[in-house]
Amino acid sequence: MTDAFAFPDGFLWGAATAAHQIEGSPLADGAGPSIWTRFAHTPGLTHNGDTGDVACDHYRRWKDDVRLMRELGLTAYRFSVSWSRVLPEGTGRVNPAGLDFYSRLVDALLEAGIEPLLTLYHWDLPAALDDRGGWLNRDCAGWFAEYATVMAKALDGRVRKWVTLNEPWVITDGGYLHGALAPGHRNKYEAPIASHNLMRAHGAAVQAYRAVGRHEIGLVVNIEPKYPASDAPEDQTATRRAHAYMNEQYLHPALLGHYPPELREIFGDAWPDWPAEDFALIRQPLDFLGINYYTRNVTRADGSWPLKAGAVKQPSATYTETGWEVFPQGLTDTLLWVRRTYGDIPLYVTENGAAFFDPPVAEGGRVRDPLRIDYLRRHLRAVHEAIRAGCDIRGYMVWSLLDNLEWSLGYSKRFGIVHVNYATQQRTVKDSGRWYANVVRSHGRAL
Ligand SMILES: OC[C@@H]1[C@@H](O)[C@H](O)[C@@H](O)c2nc(CNc3ccccc3)cn21
Repeated sequence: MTDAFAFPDGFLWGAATAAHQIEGSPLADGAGPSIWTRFAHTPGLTHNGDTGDVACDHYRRWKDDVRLMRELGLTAYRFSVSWSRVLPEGTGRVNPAGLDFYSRLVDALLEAGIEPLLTLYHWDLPAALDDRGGWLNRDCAGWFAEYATVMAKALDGRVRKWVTLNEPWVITDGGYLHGALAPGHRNKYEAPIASHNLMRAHGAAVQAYRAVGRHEIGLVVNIEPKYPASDAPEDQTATRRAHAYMNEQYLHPALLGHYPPELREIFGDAWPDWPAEDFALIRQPLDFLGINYYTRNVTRADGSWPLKAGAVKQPSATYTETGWEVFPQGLTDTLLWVRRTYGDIPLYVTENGAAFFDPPVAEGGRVRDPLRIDYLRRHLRAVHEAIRAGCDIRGYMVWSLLDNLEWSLGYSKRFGIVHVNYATQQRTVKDSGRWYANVVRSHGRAL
């Protein structure tokens, strides 16, 4: 009998985190501030005024956390580098202590038989570069390429899977259009410029990596599939607009060399005529794509700015603490759409997970999180369905290894398969962590 859920040989079973969300010690040992150091310390911008000053104290507890990953049996770990820990001013002077932190972390991962997946940029731009215009300054492509070169020279070979950017859509939509994320701009004219420069920087970093590195590099995007609320033409076109804005805006230039036409329709006079040579820079050959999937969106036409498209709540669905519908079929649909639209590029599910209200740690050290187990089981089965349908999916990273700092939402949302007591920094593996460890051990057959 064939195994119901046999995953490909070499499929990587991992967990994901990001520097600002877990490390703490943002200014330790010569590190420079990032835009999130400043944003979180600006009154009123984060839940409860929560900051990343301590977070999960991973900067000091990283050895214990790698031990935890090994105990869970993970075969991969996706993490990000704090750019300003390595280059305190963003360019020029390298901080040896910052580089050394990541070098020791990578060595410990390899020693534990865990494949590192390194994300160069997970939202924490050096504040010194923001002072120079940040992603609004076309020089950012050179800054990011310089940073990629420093990291590749230091770690390539031990790190064999590199990611340039995590979710350019969130960086732009959150940081430059709606202002909910650092650097907190709300400007329809800045957002396309930041977005385009992020993709130029992605291309420049891929070129810089290939001049030094000998392994794999890719891009991570968040994809939220859009389903029309009705057959009405206005809902159909609104769904098309939302899909182009969130799901095609970055993969099209990176893989096809052009933007979807809807973006000029959405942004109007705020959408520049980009220099043709930019697309040759942006469209660099990639070794893989990382897909972050959490939920879907049932879309209808509405008066909202700037998309004129909004979400329709699904009355019979389960929703997470972040208000996201649990819809595993959307992950299968997403993976098949990527393959259909961009070809058979190798894929990793680089983030998938959910925040539910977890009970406190019970006597004997248990955290019962059945809703998270159900979410993960159903989404892993959705991954397997896409594999059976022909997608070349190389791995899955659960978001997240640890409960951590959920950006502007502070510590109010818990995504971890491991509970963190922020007062004591005590880690407690949740039921979902034990369940995931068993899935990993069985290479998926326990699903
Ligand atoms: O919100 C959970 C995680 C977050 O902690 C990660 O740092 C980030 O990579 C991440 N991306 C998404 C999906 N995209 C998204 C959509 C709207 C707002 C915020 C994130 C979820 N998450």
